[in-house]
Amino acid sequence: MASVSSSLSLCFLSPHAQARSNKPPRKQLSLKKPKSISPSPPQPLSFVSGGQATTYTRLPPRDDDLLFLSESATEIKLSDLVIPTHKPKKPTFATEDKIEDDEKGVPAVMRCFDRAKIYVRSGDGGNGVVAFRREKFVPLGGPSGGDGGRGGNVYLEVDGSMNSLLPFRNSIHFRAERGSHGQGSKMNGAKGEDVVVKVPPGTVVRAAGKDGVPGDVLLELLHRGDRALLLPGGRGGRGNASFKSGANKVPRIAEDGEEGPEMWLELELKLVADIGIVGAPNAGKSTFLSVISAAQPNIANYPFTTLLPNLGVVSFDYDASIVVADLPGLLEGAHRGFGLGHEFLRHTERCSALVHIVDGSSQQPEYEYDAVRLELEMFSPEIAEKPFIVAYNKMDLPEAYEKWKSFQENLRSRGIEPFCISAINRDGTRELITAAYELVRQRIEDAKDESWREPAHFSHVAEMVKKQRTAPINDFEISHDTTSNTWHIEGAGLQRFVQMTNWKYMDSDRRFQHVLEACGVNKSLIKQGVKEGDTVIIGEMEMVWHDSPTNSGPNRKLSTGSVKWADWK
Ligand SMILES: Nc1nc2c(ncn2[C@@H]2O[C@H](COP(=O)(O)OP(=O)(O)OP(=O)(O)O)[C@@H](O)[C@H]2O)c(=O)[nH]1
Ligand SMILES: [Mg+2]
Repeated sequence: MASVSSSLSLCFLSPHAQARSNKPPRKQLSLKKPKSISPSPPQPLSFVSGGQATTYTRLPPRDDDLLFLSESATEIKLSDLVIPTHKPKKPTFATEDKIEDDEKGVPAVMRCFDRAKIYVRSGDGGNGVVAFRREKFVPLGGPSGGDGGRGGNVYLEVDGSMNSLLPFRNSIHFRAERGSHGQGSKMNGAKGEDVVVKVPPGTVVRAAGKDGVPGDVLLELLHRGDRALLLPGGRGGRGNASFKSGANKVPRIAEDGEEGPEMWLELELKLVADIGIVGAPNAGKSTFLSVISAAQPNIANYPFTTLLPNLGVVSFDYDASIVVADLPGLLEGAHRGFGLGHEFLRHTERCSALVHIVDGSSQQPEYEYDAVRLELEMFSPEIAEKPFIVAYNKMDLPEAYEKWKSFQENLRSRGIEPFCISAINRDGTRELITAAYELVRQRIEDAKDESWREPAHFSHVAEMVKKQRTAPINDFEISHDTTSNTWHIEGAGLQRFVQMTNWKYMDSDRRFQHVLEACGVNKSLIKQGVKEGDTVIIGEMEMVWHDSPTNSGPNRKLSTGSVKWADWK
């Protein structure tokens, strides 16, 4: 028997490790800034070091993070790193009952940081009631049963104070309240309370996927204040006062409230940053962020100090400010799941420009540069095509200083003009961030010239639900299972009608038969050869077809005298 589903449940088809004590040498070399490498700073810009900052909730470095570091080694070499392998990732969700094997080693806080799976359900409508006016001196008071209240809606709203999806670790079910039932004296039920699910800016909302295939993107909530009506609550059932007509002045019928739709959603956070800082582990990315903004990321002399992205706001004068994201370090083979940085690269998808920090003290800075570029390209050609600036860091260290010239020449031969900085001494950092800001500004100006884009349309999911609800009752399909002599009638309008029918009232059965007759179900069944005793299933209802020998032809009808609920498959 084919499975029978509720008419209103939504289905969208559709280390090289330097010892910690190995501090940078005291001997400080003055940083030479060749004219050619300092970009000519854009005219009126002045950089105000340390703007406001938002720093992500993040894990402190743990000793386990160092387990894979070779203690005897003194230099980071990308290829030498022994990093726990994460198999090519499938989008997995911490809220899933079963956590994938390859995710087991990843602390929960990281699994939940930028992905979550939640369940939302709007409120059912309240039931209508059958009641009659009983008053002294009013002998025939008439029907007075009120309608049920509408169920609460589900909204998604951007909360600017949130910066991760971590709150969804604890609560994943969001149900709006059901509408109150109607009462006598024509009192309608109250509307159910709405539920507002708060998400951080930059959240992409998808319908939950199946078998590892991500679902359709429903919404992109990018900015503070963005609010979307996702699931409208169910309609309240009508009370008998609403059924009064000239033909039936004493209706003994009321409807049940309409069920609120439900669905599982997958949330994905993509940081809304203007600039992304990328580079190999330990290159000095977090140090750079800490000197250009007020962000206070953890900085330490071992790879993968940064486990989750950090955000900093860099302020320039005349009200200009940009958001800079410091990402976990990238390793050679990251696209195959080595290290952590790859997990977070998608956060650069929305950046206007990248700052690529190269550790000048590494054995082969050019090789490190190439390896990280390659990883970016492997991850996404779109990200690799973003404008970027290369910054050669740790110029205060003699070994970095020595290799600078050859690095500069190597990159120049490819048409790239690298910067040299000492993040720790704040040398060259101002020029670097100013140049990065110029790239962002340029990008914004280019975007202005691009054709106008339609503003985000936030109510299309709710409209889809409404459309499904208003499906005409005579739009149905009949299928026949010959082995069990069962007829399945599928049609959103008809199924909704069945769901809202309250069988305990006397007139419900009559109205039901009348509707089946009027919308052509009986006629179509007879045409297709329905026989005495056959089972007919509409929505959750299972009925038996009776041919009355005395009433042949169109008078033959479905018996609801033996109503029983269909089994859920
Ligand atoms: N001598 C010197 N050391 C630096 C400089 N910048 C960063 N460091 C040091 O390099 C080490 C790594 O710095 P981080 O800023 O944590 O590097 P990161 O790129 O964020 O590292 P991960 O987050 O692990 O990928 C720290 O010990 C810093 O003090 C610099 O300009 N000169
Ligand atoms: Mg870091």
